[in-house]
Amino acid sequence: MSTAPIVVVEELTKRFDTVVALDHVSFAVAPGSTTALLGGNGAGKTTTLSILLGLLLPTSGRVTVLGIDMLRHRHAALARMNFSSPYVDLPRRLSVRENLTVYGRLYGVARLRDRIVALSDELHITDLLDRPLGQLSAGQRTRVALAKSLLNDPLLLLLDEPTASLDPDSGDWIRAYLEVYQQRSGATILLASHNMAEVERLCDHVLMLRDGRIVDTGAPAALIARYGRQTLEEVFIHIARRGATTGDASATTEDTADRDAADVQPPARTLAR
Ligand SMILES: Nc1ncnc2c1ncn2[C@@H]1O[C@H](COP(=O)(O)OP(=O)(O)OP(=O)(O)O)[C@@H](O)[C@H]1O
Repeated sequence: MSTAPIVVVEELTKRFDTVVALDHVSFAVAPGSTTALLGGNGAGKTTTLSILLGLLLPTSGRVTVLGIDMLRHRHAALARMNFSSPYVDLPRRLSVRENLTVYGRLYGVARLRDRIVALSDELHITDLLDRPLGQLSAGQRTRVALAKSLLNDPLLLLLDEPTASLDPDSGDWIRAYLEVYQQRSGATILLASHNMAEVERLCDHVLMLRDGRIVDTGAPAALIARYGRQTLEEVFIHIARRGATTGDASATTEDTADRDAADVQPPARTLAR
C-alpha cells in the first residue's frame, strides 16, 4: 500500500473580507489514518473542510487530495471522496430512499439498489427508508447522512462534527460504527469535532487550529503527555486559553501547577459584567 499522504495542504490562506479564516496552514494526512481537526469556535475547521471539498476557493495556497491538485482537477478527486455534516442538509421532502438514490446516481454507484440495502442494514435505517427526511430526528438524520457519505466507498471521508447534537447512546453508536468501518475499509478519515473523548477514541493524529493557524500536532496520547495533562480536553482548554507550548516535555510539577491555576481562571470577558 502506498504511504503517500492522502491530503496535502500547503500554505493555505482564506480571507473573507476582513476576516482571515486560515493563515498559511500546512499539513498532511497519512493514508488509513483518522485525523482530527480541532480548534475553538471560528478556528477555521469548517473552512478547511470546505476547501478540501472544493466548496470554497482558497485565497492562496495549494491543496492536493489523492494526488490530485484540487484547484485544477477537483472532479477527478471528488468521485473518490465524500463528506457528512450536520450543517449541510439533504433534501427534506424526499424520502430517505429517494435521497440515497439521487446521491448514488450522482456518484455513479454501481448496483445502487443493493448498495442502499446493505448500507441501510448496517446503519439501522431500513425502517426509515420510505419516510421523508424532514420528519426524522437529529440522530436518525445523522445515520442517513453517514449512509449518503459512504455510498461511493470513499477513500477519503470528511466528517464535520459527526456526533453533534446526538444523545450519548447515539453518539457512542456512531463512534463504534466509524471505528469498525475505518478498520474494515482502510479509508482515511479527517474529522472536525468538539468532543475530545471522541477524538481520543477514534483519532491517531490531531491538528490543533487556533485563529486560522496550526498551533500544535501529534497523537492524542503524545499531546496529553507533552502538556502534562490527563485528557485531550485539558490540552484543548490549555491551548485555547494559553496557546501552544513548544513541545517542552520537561515541564516541572510547579510549571504544571501554575498552568492549572491559570487554566481555572474564567476568561476576562466572563468577569466583566
Ligand atoms: N462565508 C463567510 N463569510 C465571512 N466569514 C466567514 C465565512 N465563513 C466563515 N467565516 C469566518 O471564518 C472564521 C472561521 O470559520 P469556520 O466556520 O471555519 O470555523 P470553525 O472552526 O468551523 O468554527 P465552529 O467550531 O464554530 O464551527 C470565522 O471567523 C468565521 O466567522
